[in-house]
Amino acid sequence: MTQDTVRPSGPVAPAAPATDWSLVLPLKPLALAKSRLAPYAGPHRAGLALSFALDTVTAALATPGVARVLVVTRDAAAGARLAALGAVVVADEPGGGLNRALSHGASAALALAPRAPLAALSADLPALRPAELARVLRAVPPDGRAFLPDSPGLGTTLLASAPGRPLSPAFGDGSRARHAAGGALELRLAGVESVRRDVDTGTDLGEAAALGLGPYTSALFARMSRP
Ligand SMILES: Nc1nc2c(ncn2[C@@H]2O[C@H](COP(=O)(O)OP(=O)(O)OP(=O)(O)O)[C@@H](O)[C@H]2O)c(=O)[nH]1
Ligand SMILES: C=C(OP(=O)(O)O)C(=O)O
Repeated sequence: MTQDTVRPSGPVAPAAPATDWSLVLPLKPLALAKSRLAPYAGPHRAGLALSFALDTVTAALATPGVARVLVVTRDAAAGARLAALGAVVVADEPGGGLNRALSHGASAALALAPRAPLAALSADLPALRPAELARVLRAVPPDGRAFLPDSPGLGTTLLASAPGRPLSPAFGDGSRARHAAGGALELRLAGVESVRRDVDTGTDLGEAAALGLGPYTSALFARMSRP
């Protein structure tokens, strides 16, 4: 073949999956976190909130394609535990609430890696499996915004944006509808239940346990179950 030869047009190779994801996880002070778990967990409520975050961050850091995990929190003790795992801990802006915290974390992620795709991820996914999170990230279109609904189907566990696109988080009650109305693509994937199973109640925790809990939550769950 010479330089002037017209090459036959073949199938276009799919774009290589991004390998430089920044993930941003929000965590409020453990003394306030997981209030809906209180009737089930009693004195273990704060410990469970920390275990969920430790398991989520451990799995996120082990996920192919993830380059960095940032946690936005003003809880110094929790932040130190998460930093020891390898997370970048970003101090929360006081009083701003969940979405302000996520936007603040997104700015910090962009400062570290301006061209990297970005996703906000719930910090309460104690059954999270790296292979499933990798599948979700690979399904995000390379040029837009996308989200994954939580298991109950009203909320969101992951909201992703391509480089150069604002994240525009709208988490909180009913966030699935808000993220869809805001133009993000809903990811409809089977077999990614560990990324969708956030834990707010004792029933949720039982469902996460059926999927397989990460080591931190598993150990605490076992201690709680002992008579
Ligand atoms: N950094 C930060 N994280 C927050 C803030 N508010 C909520 N979060 C986190 O965002 C996630 C969802 O928050 P919520 O559903 O309000 O709280 P929760 O602790 O999960 O559960 P409940 O107390 O039962 O509502 C959790 O990981 C929280 O820790 C905030 O103001 N700052
Ligand atoms: C914040 C959310 O969920 P939860 O309150 O269940 O943590 C959400 O789904 O946007």
